[in-house]
Amino acid sequence: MPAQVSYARYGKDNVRVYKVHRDEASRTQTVVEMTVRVLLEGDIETSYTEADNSVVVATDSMKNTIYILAKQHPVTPPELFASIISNHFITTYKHIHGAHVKIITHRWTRLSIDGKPHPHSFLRDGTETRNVELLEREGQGVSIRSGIVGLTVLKSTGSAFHSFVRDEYTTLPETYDRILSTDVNAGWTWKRFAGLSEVKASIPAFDAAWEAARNITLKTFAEDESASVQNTMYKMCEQILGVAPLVDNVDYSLPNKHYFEIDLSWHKGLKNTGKDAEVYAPQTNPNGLIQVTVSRQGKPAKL
Ligand SMILES: O=c1[nH]c(=O)c2[nH]c(=O)[nH]c2[nH]1
Repeated sequence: MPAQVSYARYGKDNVRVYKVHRDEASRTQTVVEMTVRVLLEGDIETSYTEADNSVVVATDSMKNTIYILAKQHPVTPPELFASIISNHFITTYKHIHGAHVKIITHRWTRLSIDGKPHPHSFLRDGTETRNVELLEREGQGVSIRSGIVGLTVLKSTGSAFHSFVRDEYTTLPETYDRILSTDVNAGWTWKRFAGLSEVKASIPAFDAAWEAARNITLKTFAEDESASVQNTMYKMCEQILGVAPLVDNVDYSLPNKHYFEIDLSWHKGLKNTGKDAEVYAPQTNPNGLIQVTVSRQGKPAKL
């Protein structure tokens, strides 16, 4: 069979890394825990087609490299550390021309004890992570998408859904007051950086954008009189674009985690629907899934 490699990349996934910073002056420690993925591209076809391992940087060596770079460099903001990793592989191996780096940062929020921040104890306050996906290709710069994954929220009122297409397939009633719940998966894609030094020049922007995106997401979710998931998520995107000038586009992928009313009238006429609804049945599936990418006018996002 005539065949050729059309695209290849390989690397190490799920490299778990923990780093502590000990501030001797304040006797305060700060910790970071991450899960890292590195996939390399380049002149590596012969490893697939001819069993030529001379072009293979072992994935075990990639794991070691991540530990060593974490020791030698700052690991925050994660956009910077991802760029340090990709730059290392591209500049160290002349046959490696591209690197994909994904960093998932897990929450270790400082504990508050008797109202005071504790110097060395932390809390995993939820499954939310701060994620970075970076792609650097030689001569093409660095593209970075930063994001928030797994931030689970619910509002018990302040959400409606009505006036949608109603035809012979429709059973859903018009709703003027419903429960809205989702697991936020939000991302913001930065304008392309020329290389590591341009990423370094933007260091303060990364934490600022993450903080702004998180605050805007939570505030808009809470305060918007939601007409639909679609409209509420668009309002979030617009505001993030407004405060983060280095961001080209913002995307959200939001499951609509339904909570169904339960008709209990069959039991002694119990009233539990409409304005009397108090007990609901949370659903696991199916769920709605609403996605959008919003870019600055004149800058359509690439699909
Ligand atoms: O906010 C919503 N958007 C939809 O597209 C949709 N579809 C649906 O059944 N419920 C909802 N809710």
